[in-house]
This record gives sequence, structure tokens and C-alpha cells, in this order.
Amino acid sequence: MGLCHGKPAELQQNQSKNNTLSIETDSTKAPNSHSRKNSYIPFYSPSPLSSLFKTSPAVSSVSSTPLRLFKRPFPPPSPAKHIRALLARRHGSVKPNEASIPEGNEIDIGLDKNFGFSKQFVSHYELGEEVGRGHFGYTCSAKAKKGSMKGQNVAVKVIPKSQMTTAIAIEDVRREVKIFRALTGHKNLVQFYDAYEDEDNVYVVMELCEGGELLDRILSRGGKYSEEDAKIVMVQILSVVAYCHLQGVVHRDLKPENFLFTTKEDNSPLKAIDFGLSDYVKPDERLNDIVGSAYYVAPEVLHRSYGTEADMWSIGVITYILLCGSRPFWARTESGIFRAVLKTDPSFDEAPWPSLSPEAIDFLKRLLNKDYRKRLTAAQALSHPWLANHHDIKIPLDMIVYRLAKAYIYSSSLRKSALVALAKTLTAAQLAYLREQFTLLGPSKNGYISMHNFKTAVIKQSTDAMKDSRVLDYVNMVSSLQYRKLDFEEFSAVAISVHQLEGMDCWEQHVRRAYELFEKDGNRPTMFDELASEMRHSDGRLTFLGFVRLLHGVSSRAFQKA
Ligand SMILES: Nc1ncnc2c1ncn2[C@@H]1O[C@H](COP(=O)(O)OP(=O)(O)OP(=O)(O)O)[C@@H](O)[C@H]1O
Ligand SMILES: [Ca+2]
Repeated sequence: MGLCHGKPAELQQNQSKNNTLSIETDSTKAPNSHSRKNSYIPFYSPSPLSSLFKTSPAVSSVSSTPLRLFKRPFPPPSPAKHIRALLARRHGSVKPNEASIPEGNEIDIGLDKNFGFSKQFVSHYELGEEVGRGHFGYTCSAKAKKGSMKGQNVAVKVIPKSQMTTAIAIEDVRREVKIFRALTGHKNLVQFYDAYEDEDNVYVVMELCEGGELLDRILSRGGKYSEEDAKIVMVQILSVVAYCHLQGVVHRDLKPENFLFTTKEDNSPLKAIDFGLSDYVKPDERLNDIVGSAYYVAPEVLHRSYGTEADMWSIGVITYILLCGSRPFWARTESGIFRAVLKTDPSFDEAPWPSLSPEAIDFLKRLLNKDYRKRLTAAQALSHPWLANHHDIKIPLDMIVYRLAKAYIYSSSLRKSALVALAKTLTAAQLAYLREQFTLLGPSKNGYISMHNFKTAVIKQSTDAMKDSRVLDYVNMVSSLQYRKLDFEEFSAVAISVHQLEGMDCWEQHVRRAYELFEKDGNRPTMFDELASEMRHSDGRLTFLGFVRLLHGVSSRAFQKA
């Protein structure tokens, strides 16, 4: 993955209007988070979520917020609200401008609120003080009273059953616990211990993080991180997200509130929490429910067709906030935020951007690309030059390689030779990521991998989540495809993403050079009699335009239509 900037023209539209210094109204208010409540934070204003949680009547999210003057294009980050469509989905109905929870319990008659968890919470743990609060639950510290954990401090997320007013809300809690339990084991993921229930609540017992939320740390630093400090955070976030994605889990609510530091030390490890909105997704599947928090939501989520790439967008938003202290997409209302996400591009003109490294900006542009096919995966982001040479990076296996392998094997031999030509144009830095993936697939001593390797490499890393998400079925299907052994050269052609390369400035150079190579080695009269004239020379060989279409995997039928 060489540094090659994203398309500036595409990304610079609409910037000017975002860059004016203005009086802004922050539409969010502070949560009840213990740590945050007690610390003075200059730009802080209270969040409507806390009142929501107490099932108060309708709360206006905007009217009670004071006007503040900020010397920034946008106000600094504050806790993000969940998207109203999500609240409606979970709680039954939400009025157009109010994120309210229906009152009374008429709608939960007949709902099965038994989870099959142990009922022995009280005999096992002694609940302590509240350490945090979200929309769906509050979290307390607790002490284990018996067993192997006796005397140990833990955190307990308490999810009141009175909040579970729809079948969807109940299903979401079941899934949250199932995913959290299955995924546990990564060093940047809060350790799950057990789940309990009684008449009133579900209790999720987990490792206690005493260092507070990433959001609090951003705010206590005055809103900004140095590049070096931001890298330390991003490597940890990417590492745990790459792990989730490989297992077939999309988090869907990545934001600084959902990352906690284990201790108050500056160099404390960071841990992901809150799988409350997570879901399983197979590599070739698209989800369609609108879920997440407005500032961090990806455009394709709003278009109701998304996969793991949506998390990568949220990671782009987090990185942007870390580096400049402002949100890239901001407006006073939810619909305004959505419009910004769909239509505007973040500004990189104002301070501090001109003084930041081109690698940092390139990294961001490749995450905040509105076309999800052009976005970096988590494993690719870890291989990006901005993070290169950072200590503690372990590039994980990337499921996109499996998807690309399947597409490659089903391609015509003509497309295969076009991809081989394109792969020959990659720079050493770009090949580094592919080399890592090849190595992870476990090549033989003489440098070949077979389709079987695609299975053995994944089995080593599989958790129960991978079974539940049916990623293992997908891997079995890919590894059973009939294809010859691959050396690194052909593997590079297999695992090259044409869409991603197309999102880079250097695409034109790559594709022109690749066409030259293809002309030399692979171009021959095509067999499709009715190829459109602009796709073929008079002797039947592919034109440059035809070559580009071929790289994208356009079928012969589409060629005929073109
Ligand atoms: N393991 C933990 N250790 C310490 N504090 C925690 C832990 N887990 C959660 N918290 C605190 O509790 C808050 C709420 O937890 P969590 O995000 O899981 O709840 P939620 O209701 O699902 O949140 P949201 O409103 O984002 O959906 C967190 O933001 C954090 O401050
Ligand atoms: Ca949360």
C-alpha cells in the first residue's frame, strides 16, 4: 500500500462552506458518565440520552442547548446520539423530532424476556457505584463474592427489562451478549466474564476499565491528539476492528464513547466495548437496517446497503476528530448531519491540516471515501504508510482477500491476464500488504498456496462468532473452488482490489502501464463477436477503455450492451 493520495477533486468539493468560523449550537448534551460529570471540560454540554434513559417524556434535543462561540469550524465532539430510526426500531415508535420511548407497558405484553442466563447474580457479585451510562443500560463496578474471581473488581452492565419494549429490543440484547461472549479474547476488547438475569434486569459481567472513555480523554486534552499519540490509539482500534470483521461481526457503533482505557495512565491500553448494535455479516452479504450514531454513520448505512466497510467510515470519523478536534460532518439536526455525510466532503484546508503529514491526510481520505468499495479494510489501514513502522502492529488476515479470490476464479481468462498486468504495476510499498496476506495464508517452502490454505489459515483464528456469522461456511465455499496453486505473482493479481486502486490518484498511471504490459503479453482478439466497437480495435483486440471495463469484471454480455 503505497502512499498515493485520494482524488483531490472529488474530496474538495463543498469544503469552503464548512470552513467558515461561526457561532454554532451544539445539539448534544452530556451523559451521566461518572467520570465526565465530575471533570470540567470546556466545551461540554449535557446529553439528552440521560433523560431518555430515565424514560422521561419526550425530550427536545435542540431547544435547551445554549449558544456557544467556538473558534473552530465545528464544535468539538460531544457524546453522539443514536439515530432516531434505530430508536424507533428498538422502542416501537418515535415521533419525528423526539427520541422518546413509549410509555406504559401495553406493547410488551406477551414478549418473552427470558434469556436463559443464570439467576444467581446477587449471590455472586456485590454491586458498587455507577461508572457509566448509555442509552440502553448503566454500568456499575462490582466485586466478585465467590469462585475463582473472588475479591476481583469487575464492571456490570445492567440492562433493565422494562426498556425492552419490543421483540427487536429483546433480540438485540440476546445478540449483544452472544457476540460479546463469542468474540472475547482480543487484547483490545473488554473481557467478557458472564451474563445473569433476574425479573428486572440483564447483567453483563466484564472486565472493569478504570481509565475512562476515549471521548473524555480527547476532551481533556483540549480536543486534539498529536499524530504520534493518535497513531497509538488508531492501531489499537484497527486491530480489534480487524479481528471483529474477520469473525464476521460488524460493530455498527464505533465512536470514542465506546472505547475505554483500562487505567488512568497515559499509555493505558484501549478496549472496545458495547456490542449492543453489532450484527453478524457474511463477506458477500449486505445489511439494511439503519443503525448507529449520527456523527459516525456511513453513507451506505443511510442508503440501507452496507457491510463491514461502514465501521471503517466510523474509524475515519474518529481519526479526523483525534487529529483536529472537530467532527468532519456536523449540523444541528439529525437530517442536517445525514445531508453532510451524504453530500459534503470533510475539510482539510484549515488548521491544523496544512501542518499535518500527507500520510495522515491520505489515510483519512481513504477511510472517508463515500464509495465503500474504495475504502480501506481494517487490515489494509494497519498496513497504510501513516502507521507503517509503528511498533506493535500485527497485520491480520483480511477477509476481502477471500472475496477477491472468489471473484478472480470466476473471471474469464482475459480478465485474469488483465489483473496480472495490473498487479505488475504495484509499487513495493503497495505489495507489502499483499505479501503479508500471502504469508498469513501459509505458503509452502517453494512459495505456493493452494485453495486449501485459505481454509487452514482461517481455522487457526476462528472463534464461535465466526461460526455464528457463517463466515466459516463462506471460507469453506471459497477453499473448495477448483484452482491451481498460486505463487505470489498470481496471488497479487487475485488479491488486488480494482475499486480501491481506482480511488487513488495514481490509478491512471497504474492502469496505463498495465495496458502497455497487457498489450505486450496478453492482448489478443476477443471471442465475443458483438463487442461494442469502442471496446475493441478493428482486429478484435481490447481497447484501453475495454481493458478498464474488463478489470472491473464486466461480463461479455455487459460488453455487448456497452
Ligand atoms: N467495562 C467497563 N468498565 C468501565 N466502564 C464501562 C464498562 N462498560 C461500559 N462502561 C461505561 O458505561 C457506559 C455505557 O456502556 P455501554 O456503552 O455498553 O452502554 P449502552 O447503553 O449500550 O451505550 P449506548 O448509549 O452507546 O448504546 C460506557 O460509555 C462507559 O462509560
Ligand atoms: Ca455505548
